[in-house]
Amino acid sequence: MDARALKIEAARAALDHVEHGMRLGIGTGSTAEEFVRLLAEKVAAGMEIVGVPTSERTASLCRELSVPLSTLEETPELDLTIDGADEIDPALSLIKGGGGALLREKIVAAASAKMIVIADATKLVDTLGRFPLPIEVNPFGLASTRIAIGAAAEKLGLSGAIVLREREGKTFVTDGGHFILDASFGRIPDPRALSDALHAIPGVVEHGLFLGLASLAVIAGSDGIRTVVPAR
Ligand SMILES: O=C(CO)[C@H](O)[C@H](O)COP(=O)(O)O
Repeated sequence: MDARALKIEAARAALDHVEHGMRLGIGTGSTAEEFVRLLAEKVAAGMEIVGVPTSERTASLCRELSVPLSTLEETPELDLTIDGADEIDPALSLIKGGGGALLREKIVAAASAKMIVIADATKLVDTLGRFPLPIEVNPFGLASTRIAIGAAAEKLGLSGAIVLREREGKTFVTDGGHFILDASFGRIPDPRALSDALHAIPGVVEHGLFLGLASLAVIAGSDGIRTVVPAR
C-alpha cells in the first residue's frame, strides 16, 4: 500500500468515531485532507455535522467540498477533533506543525472533548525529536527569541539548529501572521520540561509539542489499522 492509501485508511477508520450532530475540529495536512474528503461524502449522504477548521487551507477544502463550517466564536466547545501529526510517541505526545498550523490546531484540540490522531505507522517513535520541532514566534524580536530558545534548550541538555522556515524562497507566515522556527534538537526525553521552558519565552506564541491532548491514535500500516491509547 502506498503512503496516500495508508493515510486514506487511517482517515476512514477515524470516520467511524464521527456521529450525526457532532461539532468537529478538522485538522490540517495531507492526512487530515483525506479525512475531509471522506467526511464530505458522509455529509453528502445526509450526516449533519459542523466543522471548525484548523487552517485557511483546510477551510478552503471544506468549502470546496460543501462541508459545513463554523468558528470557535460560534461553536466554542467541540465534541471531537481529528488531525494528523508529524510524530507520535507511546504516551500519544505529539509533534505537530509540519504544515504550519500548530497554533490553531492546538486551540481547536484544547476546545474539544476528544482528539483522535490519524497517521501512517512511519509517524510512530519511541521518543519525540526526530522531526524538527516547529515553534511559532512573533516576528518582533525574532533574533532575540531565537537566542532565548537556544539558551532554554541548552539548560535542558538539548542543542541543534534553529532555522527560520521558508517556502519558495520567502519567510513562511502562519495564518496568525507569525513566523516558524524549526528546532532540530534531536531526542526530547522530557517534552513537558521543554514545553514549559518554551512557554516562558515572551516571543514564543506556541510550539508543536501536543501533550495530553490526544486520547486515541488511529494508525495505518501495511498490516492494517491499529488504535493506540496513551501508555501510562
Ligand atoms: O501538524 C500538522 C500541520 O500543522 C500536520 O497534521 C502534520 O504536519 C502532519 O501532516 P501530514 O498528514 O501531511 O503528514
